[in-house]
Amino acid sequence: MKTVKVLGCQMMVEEDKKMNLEKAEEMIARGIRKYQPDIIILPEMFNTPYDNSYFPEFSEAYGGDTTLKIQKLAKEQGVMIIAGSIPEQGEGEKEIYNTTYVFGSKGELLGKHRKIHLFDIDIPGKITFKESDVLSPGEEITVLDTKFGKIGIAICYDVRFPELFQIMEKEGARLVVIPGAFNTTTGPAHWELLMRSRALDNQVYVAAVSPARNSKASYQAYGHSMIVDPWGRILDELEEKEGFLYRELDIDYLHQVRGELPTRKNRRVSLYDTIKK
Ligand SMILES: NC(=O)CC(=O)C(=O)O
Repeated sequence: MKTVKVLGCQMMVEEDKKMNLEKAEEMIARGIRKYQPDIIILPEMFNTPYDNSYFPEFSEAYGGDTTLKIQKLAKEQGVMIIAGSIPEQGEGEKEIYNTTYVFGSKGELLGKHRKIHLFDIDIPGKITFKESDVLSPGEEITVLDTKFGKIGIAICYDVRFPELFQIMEKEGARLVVIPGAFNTTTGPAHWELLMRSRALDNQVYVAAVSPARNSKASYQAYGHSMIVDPWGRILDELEEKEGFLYRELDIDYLHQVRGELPTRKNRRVSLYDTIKK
């Protein structure tokens, strides 16, 4: 596949799960009519407010309302859907993960990614959030082999860990999808910088999709969903409001960048034994 059409839905997330699923369905249908994308991406925690106090109640095991709905939509609409993330009920009684499910265009489950790095932040007077109070961390790196090529998945805070992206690139990822919900403190400071850095470091496409900012919510999402190319250039970006992010990605261009500026080949990995296990 030489090009792939990617659509992100920067949707408003409310306190009502049913409304959130209806919103996702409505934006998916509208986005398909307007753009005929190959891949649709939803935001991090798209069925629940991004707030620890909601995660247990809104959590579901695979086969719950959210995955059933998205799976059905993927099949009916014949489109691959990277379903942002939801609080997933794990195997243990109190285990909840922040999980992305990915469905192919026949509704088949292609895979899932559980957020590996939990977001614990404490900036006095600005933002305190501790995912690890409620969520459990994923233990696996996710690169899915799809008909559009290999796609890596990372969720939000995962983007701050460059080693993860190097491994995904090494495993063949050409596009990394990042459902993410930065906030109004870290977003302006780091969101663009990180998305562009991960794309440039690894010479991959990055598509990062946030919820829209909801002024009534306890957590103010930054928005600014963006697609970045392997040269580090922003191809499309939203502001904080609801909307669609769209681009057709050219895989030949990725090979061109890698040929012209062969940083991956020029690595001196024998000198980089920096991480002690
Ligand atoms: N919400 C997150 O997981 C991460 C984030 O907001 C940040 O890293 O900043």
